[in-house]
Amino acid sequence: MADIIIVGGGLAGTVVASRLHQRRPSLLIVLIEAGPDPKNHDHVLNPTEASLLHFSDLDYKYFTTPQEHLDGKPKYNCGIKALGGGSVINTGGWIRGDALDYDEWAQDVGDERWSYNGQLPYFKRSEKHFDPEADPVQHGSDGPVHTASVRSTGRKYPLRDTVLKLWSRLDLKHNHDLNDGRPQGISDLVENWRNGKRQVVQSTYPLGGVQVHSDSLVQRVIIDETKTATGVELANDEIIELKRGGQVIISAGAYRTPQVLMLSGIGNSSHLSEYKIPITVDLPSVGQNLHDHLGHFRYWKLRYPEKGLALGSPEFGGPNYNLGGPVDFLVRAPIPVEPLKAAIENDEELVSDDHPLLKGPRTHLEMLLLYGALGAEIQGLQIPLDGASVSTFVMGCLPTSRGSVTLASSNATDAPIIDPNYYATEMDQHVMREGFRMHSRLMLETPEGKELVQSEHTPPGYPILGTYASDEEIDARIRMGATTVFHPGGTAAMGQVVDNSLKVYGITNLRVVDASVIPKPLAAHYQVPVYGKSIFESSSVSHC
Ligand SMILES: Cc1cc2nc3c(=O)[nH]c(=O)nc-3n(C[C@H](O)[C@H](O)[C@H](O)COP(=O)(O)OP(=O)(O)OC[C@H]3O[C@@H](n4cnc5c(N)ncnc54)[C@H](O)[C@@H]3O)c2cc1C
Repeated sequence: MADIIIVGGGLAGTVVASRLHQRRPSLLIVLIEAGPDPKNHDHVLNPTEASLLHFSDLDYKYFTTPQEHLDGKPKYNCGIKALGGGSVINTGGWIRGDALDYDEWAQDVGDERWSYNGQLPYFKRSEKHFDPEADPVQHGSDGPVHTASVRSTGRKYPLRDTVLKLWSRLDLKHNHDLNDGRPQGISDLVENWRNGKRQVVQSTYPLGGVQVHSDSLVQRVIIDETKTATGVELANDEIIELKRGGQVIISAGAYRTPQVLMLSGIGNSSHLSEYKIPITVDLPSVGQNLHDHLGHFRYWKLRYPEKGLALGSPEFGGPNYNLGGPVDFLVRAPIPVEPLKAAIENDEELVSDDHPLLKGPRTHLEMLLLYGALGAEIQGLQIPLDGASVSTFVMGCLPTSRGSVTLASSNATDAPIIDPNYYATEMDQHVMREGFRMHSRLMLETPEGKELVQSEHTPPGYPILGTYASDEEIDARIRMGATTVFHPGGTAAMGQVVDNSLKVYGITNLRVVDASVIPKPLAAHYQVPVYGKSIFESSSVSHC
């Protein structure tokens, strides 16, 4: 019998298991992961091979429902089925986000522990940050996850100075620290590559002393008549029981956590009845409120490809180039308030000037310029990786579109139905158009852009769009080419499905710890908040 059962050995589940064991070695902690231990998998350790993991045997290979606002097409969504979860494939962007977003979260749930300052000790505890220019008050120096900015790795890309000038045309300041809670401006990208290698979560939060069951899919949490979790049932009918007073923690990620909850009878009663699942708690918010970041790439043909400016050119190489991705800066920006307000008014009635998305100003856009043209086939483009092209990327940081995860069957072996409802609101469309227009201006109209690029590679049948392109023309490009940035969250949201201590409403001894509890989008990449929250939570569970 276990003291603690953790469902899902991904990023959150592994951190929680490892830390609980460190803090309370006498506890019998059982970590159950649907996929294998990927330690011998060919493409895991080298982050530059992450693309080879897509559609591999480690990928759940999710497809969304046809997306009404993205030309009616289903969109591919990766989910990793392996010990380590998303840490096995993610690109290592270490992007904490904007303090204002965490503060709004704390305000919404009335609990300062979820504010930026409330989470800061846990952010710091996760990291060992290498950057003499970063603010030491904001950073950890002895945590397990090694993080470093581009500059501090010593790599100097040939386009660094030009690209800095290019981004400066947006009147943004050059930040010395991307992760100090005030990320607006042009900052060196920070990554958690260590000596050019991936740090899968189980290498930084080791699982020695934890009983790990890999290749084991949980079908449901067993809940007794007093509405107390007493164990779990696996898809192969095996049962793992919990000691009296123990805890089940669900960390199955934003797509599968709501599935496990619903299969355990926790969810919208009429939806559960469709699949003849006995109702334990009628909690209609389970699986609702799905949010995700949507991003869009544009591809640019370089004017002087012979100069070795991009990936694929034999001349593109230099000291420490293997220590991170081919990019210098991450740019985070607000957008003008009045047009934003008008866009929000399209979606919501009565938008006051102190609407949370207008205040701050909030970080609405993330952008970068990548020294290479990767992933262009999604837009029907065939661009050789020959050093002759670069790409720009834009992401809407605080989308208001919300989707859902629902059951496709009563069987955990079947993927749930994922409907992110991308690009549904005028607000989301407006933000992405703003970013798109910024890139048109930078690349086609500034001296640096003109010097850098000869033209845009446009998807077949789509014209080059300058700064005067109409909303409709831009929307058409984005609807066709936009992709997930792999940050699903919100499907077991704090305040709706779990309380401020991550306990599932209506059930004793059952918690959720993973990206699904994030109530609203953050202008972050989600490994950082998930690390922070998991460390926070393992501290509080171990006191129980
Ligand atoms: C391609 C890609 C690139 C990314 N890039 C970045 C990046 O650069 N920076 C960044 O910050 N974030 C990035 N992310 C996001 C980040 O990795 C995730 O936010 C993070 O992994 C979420 O952690 P989690 O614990 O919520 O879920 P996961 O890490 O997905 O873990 C969930 C685990 O639960 C297991 N599981 C599910 N159902 C069951 C069940 N029924 N029984 C047993 N086990 C189950 C799964 O197999 C999985 O291992 C990326 C993600 C992807 C997919």
